[in-house]
Order: sequence, then C-alpha cells, then structure tokens
Amino acid sequence: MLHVGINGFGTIGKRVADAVRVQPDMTVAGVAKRSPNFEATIADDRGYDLYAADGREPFDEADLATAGTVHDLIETSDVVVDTTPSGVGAANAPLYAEHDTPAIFQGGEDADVADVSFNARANYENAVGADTARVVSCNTTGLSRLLAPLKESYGVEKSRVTLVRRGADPGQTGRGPINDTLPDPVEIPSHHGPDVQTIFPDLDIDTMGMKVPTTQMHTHSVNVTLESEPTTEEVTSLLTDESRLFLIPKTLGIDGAGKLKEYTRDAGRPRGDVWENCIWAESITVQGRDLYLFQAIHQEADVVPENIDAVRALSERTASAEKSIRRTDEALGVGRGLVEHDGSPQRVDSHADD
Ligand SMILES: NC(=O)C1=CN([C@@H]2O[C@H](COP(=O)(O)OP(=O)(O)OC[C@H]3O[C@@H](n4cnc5c(N)ncnc54)[C@H](O)[C@@H]3O)[C@@H](O)[C@H]2O)C=CC1
Ligand SMILES: O=C(OP(=O)(O)O)[C@H](O)COP(=O)(O)O
Repeated sequence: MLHVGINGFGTIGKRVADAVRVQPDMTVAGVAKRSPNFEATIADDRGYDLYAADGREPFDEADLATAGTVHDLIETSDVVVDTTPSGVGAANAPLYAEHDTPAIFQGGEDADVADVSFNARANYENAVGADTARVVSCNTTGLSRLLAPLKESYGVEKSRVTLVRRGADPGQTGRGPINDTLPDPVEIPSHHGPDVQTIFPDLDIDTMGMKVPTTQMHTHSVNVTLESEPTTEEVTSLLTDESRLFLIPKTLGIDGAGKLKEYTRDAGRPRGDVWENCIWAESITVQGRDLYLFQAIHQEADVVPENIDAVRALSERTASAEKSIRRTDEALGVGRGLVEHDGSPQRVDSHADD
C-alpha cells in the first residue's frame, strides 16, 4: 500500500486526496494545510490526518486536531503530491529532497521544478522511478491526451489551438473578468504551446489564449494539420477508443459546459467532476489533412487521474502506462455514467493485474 501525502488542500489537492482514497493500492498518509478553513473541516470529516504547514496554533484555536507539521507528513509519506499555489511548489521542492521523498508538482510551476513533465497517456514511461514529476496544467493535459493518439496514428505536421479559458474557479471570488473577453496572455504563443512541448519536444504547435467570464470549464478550438489523410469517421473512431476522451453525442443535446456539468452531476460524479476531455462529436471534421474540433476541459478535474498515475510511475508500482491508467480509471470511475458516441453505456475495463 502506497502512503501518499498531499501538501496543499485546495481545489486540486482535495480532489487528489479523494482519488487516492479510492485506489486499491494507495492510502492517504495525510494532508497539509495552512489554515483551518472549511476545507480543513472536510479533511477532518473524511478522516484524513491534518498536518500544519505553517504552525499548529490556528488549528488548536479552531479545535481541529493536527497530527504534526508538514515535515512529519513528508517523512511519513512514500510520495508527496504538492498541490500548493503556483510558485509555492518550487519553494517546497528542497523540503522533499531533504526528506528523500519523491514529489509530484502541478502545472502552475515552471517545468524545471521536476525531473520530468508528465502526462500519463503521452510519456508515463519517462517518470518511472524518477524522484520528481510535474503534472502539466489542465489545458496542457487536455491537449496532450488529444495529440498523443493523433501523433501516433497519423503524424502531426502542425497544431493551432485557441484556448478560451475560464476566468476563475467557482471558489475564487476575487478573480475575473466578470464582464469582458480578454486576450490572455496577449503575447503569442501563449504559455500553453511551449508547455505542450515539454511533453512532445518536437511538436509544432501555436497557441492563443483568452479569458472569459465563466467558472465552468475551458473550451479549446483545435486545428491539427496531420501528416496523413484519415476520414472524419476514422478520427472519430480513434478518439472514441481513448479512455480519457469523451465524445459528446449529438443526441444528448449538450450545447456547452453548463449542461456538461449538469450531466456529470446527474450521473453522480463527486463535485460534478469531469475527468475526461469532452469533445463535441459533431465538431470533428477532416478537410484534406486538416482536423478541426471543439473540446471542453474541466480545469478542476482533468489533472486528478494524471496525479494518481504519476504516483504509480514515481514509486515504480507499475512500469505500464496502460495498466496504471486502467486501474486509476476503474477505481475513480472515469467513463462511468457517460454514454458512448453511439449512445451505448461507456465501457469501464476490469482491473489490470500488476
Ligand atoms: N485550479 C485549477 O484550475 C488548476 C490548478 N492547477 C495547478 O494546481 C496547483 C494548485 O492550484 P489550486 O488547487 O487551484 O490552488 P488552491 O489555491 O485552490 O489550493 C492551494 C491550497 O494550498 C494552500 N497553501 C498555500 N500555501 C501553502 C503552503 N505553503 N503549504 C501548504 N499549503 C499551502 C492554500 O491555502 C490552498 O488551500 C497550482 O500549481 C495550479 O496552477 C492545475 C490545473 C488546474
Ligand atoms: O493551469 C491552468 O490554466 P492554464 O493552463 O491556462 O495556465 C489552471 O486552469 C489554473 O489556471 P489559473 O492560473 O488561471 O488559475
């Protein structure tokens, strides 16, 4: 059983902890937090041992028991997932090295924070046995999952993506825009293209970013010039076979992120989380060697299964990306509750043997 510590219990951290909890080969060693807010009470409620990142006094005053400091958590963990805000992960890196504890960082950190930038579908093997890995950002994760099968099956000559990004997460009351559409970043390419190249170093990709007043999901407008000329049906079939891509059937009548989130809440997903890339099946169009499509990415959720796979890769629990992905997906419920492109229930494969 792998003991996984989570340092930073916010949007990503609490989801990673809950995902660790349901894995058959992992357990939550504890979670580190700075302050005894509502998320600390949820951690307590779930039975996660709380560790103080900045001193135990505030927790004592709030009558919340702590099991120790963040140093104790790191020492007791086989792997730590650092889910602190951008920049804090890099500041924490020496702590993990000091305790000789393998660590996973998030996409808000620069790539040089870790030995390898990680996406389970694209480069799991590179992280096997590494001391540190960085799970790339939600947007980069969404693009890597899509580009990996396209690259393998058809070759990619050039990718062009416009990312219409959510302005804030639902709990981020201080962010915006609330009444505007921003080119963000204004510079081209946006940071997403170079970040995708940390996964596919030779890929030709240009990205442009925007921010809009929604908290629901990011939306990508994708154009990929392939090296060969598949039909629309062939690309649709290729993408349907990917476990972390969900092709939204026309029959569902889902016209945007609002209905998508409603669908996953109705399907019983925790927090309405959408772990899969959601590609509008009707948008998949091949003209000559040019592929076009729209996909929605749930920024709070898509990196969660990737963090679980990164834990297995670092701890050398399995050298096989396919096995880890299958095990993660089954335990978490990726694909569960959603229908296939043809309207039938999604397959959820049975456990892979280690
Ligand atoms: N929210 C999102 O849409 C996504 C975020 N990420 C990345 O994940 C990382 C975490 O982001 P979020 O979960 O959104 O942030 P968050 O702000 O929701 O959560 C971070 C948590 O860490 C706590 N914290 C702050 N300093 C700390 C310290 N020194 N020690 C321990 N805990 C500390 C905060 O109080 C908060 O509870 C960032 O690198 C971000 O770029 C990646 C994909 C999507
Ligand atoms: O990593 C993310 O987005 P990004 O890939 O657009 O930088 C997450 O959605 C967090 O983005 P934020 O920095 O706008 O909170």
